[in-house]
Amino acid sequence: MTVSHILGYPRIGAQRELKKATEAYWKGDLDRATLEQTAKTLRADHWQAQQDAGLDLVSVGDFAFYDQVLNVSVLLGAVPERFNAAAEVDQGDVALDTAFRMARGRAPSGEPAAACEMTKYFDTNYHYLVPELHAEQTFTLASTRLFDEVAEAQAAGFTPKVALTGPVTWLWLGKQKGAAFERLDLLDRVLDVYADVLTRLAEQGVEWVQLNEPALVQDLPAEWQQAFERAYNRLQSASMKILLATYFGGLGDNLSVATRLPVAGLHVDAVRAPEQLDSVVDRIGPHQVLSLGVIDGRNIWRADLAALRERLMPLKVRLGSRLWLAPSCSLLHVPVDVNAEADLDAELKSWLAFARQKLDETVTLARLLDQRATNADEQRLADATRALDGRRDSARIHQPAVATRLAATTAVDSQRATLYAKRAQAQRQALALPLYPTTTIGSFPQTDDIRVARRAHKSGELGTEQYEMRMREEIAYAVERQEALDIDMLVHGEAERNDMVEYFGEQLDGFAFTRFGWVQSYGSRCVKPPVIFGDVTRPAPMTVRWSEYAQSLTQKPMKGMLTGPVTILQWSFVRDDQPRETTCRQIALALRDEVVDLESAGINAIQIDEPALREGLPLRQGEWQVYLNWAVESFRLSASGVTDATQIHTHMCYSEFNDIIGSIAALDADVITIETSRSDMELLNAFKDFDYPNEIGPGVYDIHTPNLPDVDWMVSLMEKAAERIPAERLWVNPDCGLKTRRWEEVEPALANMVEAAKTLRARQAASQAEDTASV
Ligand SMILES: CN1c2c(nc(N)[nH]c2=O)NC[C@@H]1CNc1ccc(C(=O)N[C@@H](CCC(=O)N[C@@H](CCC(=O)N[C@@H](CCC(=O)O)C(=O)O)C(=O)O)C(=O)O)cc1
Ligand SMILES: N[C@@H](CCS)C(=O)O
Ligand SMILES: [Zn+2]
Repeated sequence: MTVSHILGYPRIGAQRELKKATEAYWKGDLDRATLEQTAKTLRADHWQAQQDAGLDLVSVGDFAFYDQVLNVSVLLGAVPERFNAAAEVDQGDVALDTAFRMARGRAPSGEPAAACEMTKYFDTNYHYLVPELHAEQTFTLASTRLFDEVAEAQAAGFTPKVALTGPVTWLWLGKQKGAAFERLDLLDRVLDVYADVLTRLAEQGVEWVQLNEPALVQDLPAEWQQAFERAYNRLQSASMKILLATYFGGLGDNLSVATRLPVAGLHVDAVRAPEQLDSVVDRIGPHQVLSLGVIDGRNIWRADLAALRERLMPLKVRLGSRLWLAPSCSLLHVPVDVNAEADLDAELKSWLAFARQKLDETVTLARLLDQRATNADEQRLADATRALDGRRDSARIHQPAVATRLAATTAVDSQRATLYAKRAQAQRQALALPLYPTTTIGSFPQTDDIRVARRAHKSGELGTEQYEMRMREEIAYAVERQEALDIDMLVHGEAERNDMVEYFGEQLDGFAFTRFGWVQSYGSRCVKPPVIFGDVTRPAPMTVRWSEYAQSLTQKPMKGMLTGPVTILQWSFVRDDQPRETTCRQIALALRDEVVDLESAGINAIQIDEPALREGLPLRQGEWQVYLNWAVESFRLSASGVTDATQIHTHMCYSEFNDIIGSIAALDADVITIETSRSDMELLNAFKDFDYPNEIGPGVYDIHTPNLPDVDWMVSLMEKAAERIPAERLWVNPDCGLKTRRWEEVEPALANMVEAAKTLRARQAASQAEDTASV
């Protein structure tokens, strides 16, 4: 029999129950027992859904109040000292509030402390909390939560397979702190605790533990490859079967490492890397299970069950009951249930499968391979084939004019008419900005009031005209505040946007959007990625009326605000019937029209955000350049339709930029605002070494903390920046948008920022006066 299972299920809840309960708990509106009860109910519902669908095992250990990597840090007792939790660690019972303080710096109980760093999980839009590692670190089994959840599942009659980030990937994702050392030196200490965990799970009667090791799909130094052997030799035991799970790509040069490990089973991604199947099957040990990730865990398209059955049948014949089937990765990265989408048109809906539907697809496929398909399975197979045929032939997907326009674009279209140095002169004249001009990244606080108005508008309670008036009031308020703060280049504040990608998705043809298609982005925060199903066009201007109105309220330059083509692509569910680069260029052309319209409406500076440019990089370095070429070209295509005097800005944040600095320069944006404050301007070394030619606004304060940034500190940061980049090419701005902050925090922070810029100007004027006097 073919075992069917999943690597993990979305934990946030079909109605975002976990988000709502957790946020209420943080606010003090819900007690801990009720929060725990909500979580317990969700876990039970999710296990029930897996069992009802017919899966052979249910996934335990995929639940987290905040993040699954943080869960392992807590399990291992890797709680940084500043959280004052040594006693909790020693007692083997780290409190939930301690984990929340690690994640967010504060919790209903305990002293606030600087939160742990958060960063993107591989190439996803999910963020994990970075384990902090230091040379003297010790580890101990410091939480019983995992074991409690196993007991909970067993008591409810489920057969659990436990899922956990594996030891090598946990270290791989960690960051060394303090004195220099190699984090791999900690491996043996980490393994001692993993061994205890496995022993304890075996005592509970757990048969299978899935250790997630996606690090194996990346380029690994030799010592990290060897670490896998060391780790899994140490962890092998007679009483516990380990399923080593790899996903998000192929094993590539780690193939022999992975297939030599003494584990009972291996899971590989057959969606991202179908080409690896035959070589994996050839190398897998004669008694090992091979779990094939055949249902796409990263996208929402319905699976082609007939084609999969045909492809998998020979493997079934070879592997027999050693073949397992699963989605490619955890279903954390897709929304919960397409059936909740009552407003989505029936044809489009029939093309989609969310987490709930992917359970059914996995089970049906397993039963088809076993020749034990039920009538319902046969029906599902027929429905899938019909839907896919319909999708392939659908007139709504292809718009010939889009292909024609794309084919007619040439290299000239992705180039500004003149070089930066010449454009800069025209822009200086048009914009008349002071030295060290101040600006912000785009969004101002998304207050409850704004969201309530939007909700009322969506439900029909508030008419479009009234809603637009409300948004205009917000824009006017943001402009007035910025004027009072004496900021030099203003923004309209993005009040009208639910999200920087969803907002554009709602207005572009070729995109569909959902009502409940939430996916966890970090902690309790979710995003609702639009679905790109067809050729992309812009039926009407999307932002022009807001920017035009905002500009009418001030003499200062108003910056237009768009999300760039790569970020829209990266944060959407993208059609799988044409190359991603083609879809990206289509989006770029739609945005190009918007950029040109903004210019015609009198907007002299336009920011095209690309925070996801780095995240889109393939996980293997060998594939980077091809991606960067089309990503950069798409950005330039969107930006290059304007005259010299129009200043193009871009913005990037919370990514590792050093290794793509050449591509950032190739964007040829006149100004880039970039997150740097947490790295103490070190990032600018890369810009200096590269001789970055255009203007830069290195973020001078971290918008994720409510703490007030100090004027002197910002001045000193900018002085460090000026050692690397000439002052006349520097801007002063925060790290990122201010939508998650409150006005009470934003105003004093920006007042200090403006004061810092004025101090810098005064110092520059004084030093110039001194130079003149000494000549
Ligand atoms: C910059 N970031 C972004 C990423 N990805 C994106 N797609 N967008 C981003 O901005 N990736 C990297 C980072 C991640 N950062 C964040 C930061 C903040 C959030 C966030 O606050 N998410 C909100 C949801 C935002 C939103 O869409 N709000 C809606 C209201 C939604 C709502 O609650 N609706 C009602 C129902 C309405 C109805 O249809 O009837 C409800 O459910 O009750 C809005 O403003 O209109 C969050 O709350 O999680 C995300 C990522
Ligand atoms: N313009 C956006 C960029 C976020 S990365 C904002 O300010 O929120
Ligand atoms: Zn940002």
